[in-house]
Amino acid sequence: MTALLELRGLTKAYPGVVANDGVSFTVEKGGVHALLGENGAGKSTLVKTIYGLVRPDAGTMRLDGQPYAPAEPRAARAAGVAMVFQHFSLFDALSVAENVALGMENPPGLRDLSRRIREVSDAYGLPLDPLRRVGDLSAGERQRVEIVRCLLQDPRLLIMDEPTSVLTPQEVEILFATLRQLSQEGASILYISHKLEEIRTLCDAATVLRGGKVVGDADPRQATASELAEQMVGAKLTAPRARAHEPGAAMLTMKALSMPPASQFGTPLHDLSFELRAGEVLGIGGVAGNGQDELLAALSGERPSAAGTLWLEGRDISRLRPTPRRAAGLLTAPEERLGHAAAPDMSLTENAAMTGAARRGMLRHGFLDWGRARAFATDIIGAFDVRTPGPHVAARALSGGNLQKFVIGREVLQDPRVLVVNQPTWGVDAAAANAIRQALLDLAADGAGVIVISQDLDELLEVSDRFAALNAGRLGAPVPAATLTMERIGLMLGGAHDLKGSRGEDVAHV
Ligand SMILES: Nc1ncnc2c1ncn2[C@@H]1O[C@H](COP(=O)(O)OP(=O)(O)OP(=O)(O)O)[C@@H](O)[C@H]1O
Repeated sequence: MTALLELRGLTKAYPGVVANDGVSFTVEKGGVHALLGENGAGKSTLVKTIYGLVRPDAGTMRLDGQPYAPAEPRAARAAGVAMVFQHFSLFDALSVAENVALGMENPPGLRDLSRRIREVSDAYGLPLDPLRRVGDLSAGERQRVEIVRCLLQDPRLLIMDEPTSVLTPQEVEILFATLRQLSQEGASILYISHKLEEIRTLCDAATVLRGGKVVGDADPRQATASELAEQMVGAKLTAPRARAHEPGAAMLTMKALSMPPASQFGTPLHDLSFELRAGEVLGIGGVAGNGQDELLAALSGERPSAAGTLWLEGRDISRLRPTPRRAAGLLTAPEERLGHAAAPDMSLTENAAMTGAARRGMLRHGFLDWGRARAFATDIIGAFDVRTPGPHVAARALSGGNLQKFVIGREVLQDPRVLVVNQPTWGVDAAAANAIRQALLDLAADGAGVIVISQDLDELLEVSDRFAALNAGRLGAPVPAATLTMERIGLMLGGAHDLKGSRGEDVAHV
């Protein structure tokens, strides 16, 4: 093999952190190269340097033997480097085709572009309608937009930062088929993921970062997932364990809740009922776009439901808005951490106050007690091992996994009666994912009710007492998780998995 990209001594410091410290390694032509490391290890900083978004303080790069130092992403794209981000960079109000055009240097007319989008999405098995409005797409569908946008550029190097966290197992298969096809066509792939089993299936080389430095190479086809994880964190992992406890009184009861979709392309909820008891973790699984976001909005109070459909400890809260629901003890953490769960430009202190003000006693005569807000943010950082210089830092400056730990920690530490989380370990490294799952289990063991909405079926099996499938806006009857196997869950997800999505499009083509 010959080298496509050679990195030598790349270094980048931010105030208080050296994000990359003398990083050197080589990506081969046609290689699928994994970049591994715990949250905050410096993976995103490194790939942003390669994509021209970050200027290194020191070090050099060569692309195909030529000196390579992109001053901006446009220069990187012109050199054949494309990137799909962990946080999508799409405009909600625009269509798929309009969004794709924005990322191109000389976009063709929209009609031509729509045709090319259809061609590429057919060639790579990534179903996408160029005319749909991006605001109405699920996370998995948005990612397809980003990928198709890259594929239209015919890249020599495709960088993917955490691409599978929002995908179903079937969508992951499609993505891997796409990536293998690209690598066979001679393109290289630099792939960041915390999902080590996926790395083992897909990648043929790996570089491990810790604290900004390269700590070693690994052959992902030879190493086990736990060997890779231990190399990343430099310590043995402990799996989360549930403390023995009995389910108690009903905490949250949903009674025949139906809700029209929030937008033309959203998923209506049909006649949802369940009872969540104290001490219980209810896992809700399903393919994204089957009503997860709508269910979360109905629970958080962003979209109140008809009277009598939602009860918290015997009180009808269906019509309550989010703030009184929080005050009553029903807390929620949505999936989209940057923008929905956290305000990117606000400090961690401000973000802590945003949902914690009422329950953590930060309001005095209608004014916020900033000392208390800061102390709360500091508590979260300590308890959830959020790697950051301090609570004054803006949410946007945190690595993805560290922000996720912050968002979950903020709710867990408010002593919820009921906590609802959507994709709680999205983008979180193996050790921190275990810590988050442990915190959810402990919360339940201490008497709260917990609902975990997730596409990660392993995660659901690990934490849930009971499991229910959400499919085309309908919720199946919860069953004890201990009786379940992956195959049985596959069947429960039934319609969703073989495979018509809620909006009738084919979800999988393989
Ligand atoms: N714009 C920035 N300003 C200040 N600090 C930053 C900035 N970007 C990154 N950092 C810091 O640099 C370090 C490396 O972050 P980076 O996002 O590269 O990590 P990562 O390995 O990609 O983590 P994750 O797996 O959580 O996405 C972290 O300590 C992070 O807080």
